[in-house]
Amino acid sequence: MTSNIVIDARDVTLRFGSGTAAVDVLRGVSLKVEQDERLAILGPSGSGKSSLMAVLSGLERATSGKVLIAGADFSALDEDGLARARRGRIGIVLQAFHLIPTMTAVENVAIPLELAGISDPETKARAELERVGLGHRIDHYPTELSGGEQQRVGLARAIAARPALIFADEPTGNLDEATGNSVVELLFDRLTETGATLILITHDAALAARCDRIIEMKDGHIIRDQRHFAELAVAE
Ligand SMILES: Nc1ncnc2c1ncn2[C@@H]1O[C@H](COP(=O)(O)OP(=O)(O)OP(=O)(O)O)[C@@H](O)[C@H]1O
Repeated sequence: MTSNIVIDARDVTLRFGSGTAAVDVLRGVSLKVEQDERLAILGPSGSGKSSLMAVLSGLERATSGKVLIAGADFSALDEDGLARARRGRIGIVLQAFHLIPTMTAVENVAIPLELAGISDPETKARAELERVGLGHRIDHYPTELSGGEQQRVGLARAIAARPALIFADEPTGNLDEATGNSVVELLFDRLTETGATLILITHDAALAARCDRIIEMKDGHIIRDQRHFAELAVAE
């Protein structure tokens, strides 16, 4: 019954600094997400969206609370343990792409495969780049690619190791509308094919509306949790 829950966060807090300089960024967040779900996180700037993503993706350790991610207890791991637990479980797509500039597209995509100990990383990276329509740009460096192409590499890199979870923080924020839409189409296609769960941070309500579920954050809390299917069921 609980096996299809890929995120189970219970009463999570995140505090930066201490004493009078302490900032409480997450103030008791609980969230369950099922495999295959596409969840959008909305909320004003500074409400804690990126911080929640950082805790759920193992980039930050929660100050308190429980964080169970795809079968691993992230709240019980130290930094090295978190780094290991992320590999192969979690893919991350960021607004500013964050490709390694001295590596070609295929090398950028192969890195997480190598780190996850997956065999034949370069062949798999090439295949992944072909799936995102970049078969002809495999040996190009990031500076030789357009923003949309760089984000496709970012997407290929995030999904190549077949992680259970993809986190995307404003993945279209640096792209024009048409390019952003094509990247989103690709992202959703790849999710459908691989069965990965999506956690998407966005300010774009239209993009959020394409997800199954939208949570809204304010001041370090989840203040709304809406499922589209539940609404549709009521309408029927
Ligand atoms: N390392 C840090 N030290 C202290 N405060 C931090 C740190 N990182 C984030 N914060 C604070 O935590 C709060 C939440 O930040 P967070 O980036 O999670 O918000 P956000 O909702 O993602 O905002 P945005 O939409 O602007 O990206 C902000 O007030 C921010 O200043």
